[in-house]
Amino acid sequence: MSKEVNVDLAEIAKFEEVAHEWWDLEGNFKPLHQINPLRRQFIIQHVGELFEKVTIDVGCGGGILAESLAKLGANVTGIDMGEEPLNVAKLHALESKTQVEYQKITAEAKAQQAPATFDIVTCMEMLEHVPDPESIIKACADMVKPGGYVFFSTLNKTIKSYLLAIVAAEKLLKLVPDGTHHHENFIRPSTLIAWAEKHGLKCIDATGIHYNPITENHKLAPGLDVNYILCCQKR
Ligand SMILES: C[S@@+](CC[C@H](N)C(=O)[O-])C[C@H]1O[C@@H](n2cnc3c(N)ncnc32)[C@H](O)[C@@H]1O
Repeated sequence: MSKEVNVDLAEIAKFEEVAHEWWDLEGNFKPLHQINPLRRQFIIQHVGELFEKVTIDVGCGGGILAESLAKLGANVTGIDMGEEPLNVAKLHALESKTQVEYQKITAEAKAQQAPATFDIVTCMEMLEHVPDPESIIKACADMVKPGGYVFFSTLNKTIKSYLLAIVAAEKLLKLVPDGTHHHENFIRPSTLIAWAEKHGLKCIDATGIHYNPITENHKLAPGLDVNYILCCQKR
C-alpha cells in the first residue's frame, strides 16, 4: 500500500502484533480500558442520549470505545486498517452480544462512501499513528452531519508528554510497549483545532486526561499538556 493512502504500515503492524491482548484488562491496552469510561462520559456530556445515534469510530482497534457506545444504544460502525484488531473486535462483539459493524477501510475512503452520514464521529488515540493527521480530521469532518459532533483524543507535543508518555509509560513503568509512540507525531491542541476549523468543525470543548501513577487513576481535568480530548461540532 502506498503512502498516499495515509496508512503507516509499520504502525498498523505494531497493533496487529499485540491485538490478542486487546481485551486483557491488565495487558498492553490497560490504559485504553482505564480511560474509556472518561471518554464515554465526555461524549455523553456533549451529545446527551446516545440511543440510535449513528456513530462511527475511526481507528477503532479492538473495539473498546465502539462497544461501549453500542451498549448505550448507539448504532455504531468501527473502522480500522488493522486486520487483527478488527478480528478481535468482531469476536468480542459476538461474545458480549453487542451489535457493531466493523469494516477495514480508511477514514478517507469511508468519507467518500458516506459523506454527512453520522451524528457522532470518534477518533481516539489514532491521529498520532498516521502520516497525515489533517487528512483524517478532514475525513471525520466530511463524515459527520451538519450540527453533529466529532471527538478527537491524542497526545500534546510537549516536554512533559515526552517524559510521561514515552520515558515513564513505555520505558520505566512499561504500561504500553516500548516504541508505541513517536514524540514527533504528537499534536499540539492549537494545531489540531486549526485543522478542525479549516475543515468546517468548531471546537466547543477541550479537556485533559490525567494519569496518577501512584493511584493508577485517570481523570478529566483542565490542562492539555499530555493527553487531551476535544469535542468539535460541524457548522
Ligand atoms: C492506540 S489504538 C486506538 C484504538 C481505539 N481508537 C481506542 O482508543 O480504543 C490505534 C488504532 O489506530 C489504528 N490505525 C492506525 N493507522 C490507521 C489508519 N491509517 N486508518 C485506520 N486505522 C488506523 C490502529 O490499527 C489501531 O487499532
